[in-house]
Amino acid sequence: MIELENVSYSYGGGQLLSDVSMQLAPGSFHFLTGPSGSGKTTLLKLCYGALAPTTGRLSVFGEDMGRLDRDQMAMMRRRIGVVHQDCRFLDHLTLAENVALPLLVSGRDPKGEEENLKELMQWVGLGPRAEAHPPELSGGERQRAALARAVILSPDIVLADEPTGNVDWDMSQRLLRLLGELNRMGKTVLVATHDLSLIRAAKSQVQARVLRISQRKLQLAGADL
Ligand SMILES: Nc1ncnc2c1ncn2[C@@H]1O[C@H](COP(=O)(O)OP(=O)(O)OP(=O)(O)O)[C@@H](O)[C@H]1O
Repeated sequence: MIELENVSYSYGGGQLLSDVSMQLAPGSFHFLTGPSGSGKTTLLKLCYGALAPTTGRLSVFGEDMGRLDRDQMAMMRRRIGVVHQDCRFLDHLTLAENVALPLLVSGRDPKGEEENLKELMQWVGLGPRAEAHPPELSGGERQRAALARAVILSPDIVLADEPTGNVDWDMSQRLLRLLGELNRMGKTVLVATHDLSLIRAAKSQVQARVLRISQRKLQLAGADL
């Protein structure tokens, strides 16, 4: 579903990722871990086409990303739901309107999807908060809304960047359960986190593999986490 072959990524400050190869099979669940600044967000950005590799090949849904034109890239991105680290809400819109935004952006009429939106808000436990505005939300509510927005278009892949940042343990477990449910629905899930205790706790909930970035390389982590 996502395949990286010998991908490297450099910017003005130097090389961040070197010769990274990985394959995420359809329906798999992976954690991506590594120290702060090791390149987790960058790797996710490569996976959804927000950044291009400096060298190497990256394909998603069997398509070489480097060969997609703008329209094809836009189509491909709709099949990938992203939970951004900083959530990125529009404060003047309600929570429900924020969650529905990808519908508008992709040219669908949110009015025709009201039932879908309502169900999704309930699924993340935010039904009663639909009319609230982002500044009124707690950290956990923001993260759950960000997850709802990431899956409103029913993507095949969900990429989540530190989805449990700024929340307490119980809320991080709740978010993990939601991600596990998405995976059981057949979605391919990749979660970037520096929180090893979260990964350890996930073992009882999801069958996940753990990828670790260390010194610009990506490795499959062993059971010694
Ligand atoms: N295009 C770029 N221009 C400048 N700096 C960049 C660029 N891409 C990445 N970096 C830098 O590379 C480093 C790695 O960033 P990245 O956000 O991918 O790491 P991370 O592992 O997700 O970190 P964290 O766990 O703190 O979120 C950062 O110091 C970032 O500022």
